[in-house]
Amino acid sequence: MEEKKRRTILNVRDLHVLVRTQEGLSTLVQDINFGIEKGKILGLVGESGSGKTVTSMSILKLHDEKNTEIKGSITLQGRELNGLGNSEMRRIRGRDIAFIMQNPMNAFTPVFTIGHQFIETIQSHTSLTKRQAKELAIDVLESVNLPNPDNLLKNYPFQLSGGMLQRVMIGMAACLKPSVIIADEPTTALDLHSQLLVLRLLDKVRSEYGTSILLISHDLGVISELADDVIVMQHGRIVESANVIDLFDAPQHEYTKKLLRTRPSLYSEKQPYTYML
Ligand SMILES: Nc1ncnc2c1ncn2[C@@H]1O[C@H](COP(=O)(O)OP(=O)(O)OP(=O)(O)O)[C@@H](O)[C@H]1O
Repeated sequence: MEEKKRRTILNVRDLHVLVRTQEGLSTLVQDINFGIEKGKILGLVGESGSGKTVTSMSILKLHDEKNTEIKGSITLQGRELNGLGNSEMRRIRGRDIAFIMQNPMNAFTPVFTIGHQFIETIQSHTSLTKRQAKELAIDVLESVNLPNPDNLLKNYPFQLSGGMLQRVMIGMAACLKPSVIIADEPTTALDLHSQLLVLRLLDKVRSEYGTSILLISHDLGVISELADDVIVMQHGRIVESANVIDLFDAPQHEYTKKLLRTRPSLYSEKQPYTYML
């Protein structure tokens, strides 16, 4: 138990998120408890509107501060994040907790080259010179199997496909060796071939760097392939939390059963999708 506690990198306890509306305070998520151990992937599933993004945004403290209240504890390697100021959170985002979003195009500024943005990200979190940062960027792009990294750095975001951009994004996230990556629907906007490449890459990052990953998806195929443990959300609460095999073999909650039933091929075969990673 102590050993497990020690290996838990990100720990969320009694998270409640409230938003101020014209009608008063409204609860978006409540009683959220989970931990992610080093090098593990925790899948977070649930229908649209169940509170997945609200949960991840709370960890990164990306909510509109004026109208949102975050209660509970969020610790990263034992350090409490809830209550930290903006400048400290800015340092943590990217360096300690990286974020990969659904639409990679939104993660890049259209008017700057990939190289400019990649190098700037590296330099803002390290003391590397521009030349060293460029070398690191090239190494990283090679490691995510993108061809001609030197040329690619000169491209603008619109010159790359969604799948390529997402791989650049993962490379950028991984090169600072964060302890946690939050990937919010990282494959949803991609074609099947790119989905496979992106999933393979996330798995590689976890195994090579020991990064812990919070993988948010509504796609149970993606979750079954990558996650070690899964939490299921409905209406802003966690309704089930289990090891991935147990969840697929013997779902306990009615909502989880319903989610699995909406994937008949998964459920009837009683075995997860195989993406042939
Ligand atoms: N700032 C806000 N003000 C009011 N309601 C909000 C705010 N942000 C989120 N919500 C509501 O909170 C609920 C949870 O939203 P959230 O985006 O976390 O769902 P989700 O599970 O990530 O869904 P999706 O898969 O569609 O992204 C939704 O009903 C959403 O409308």
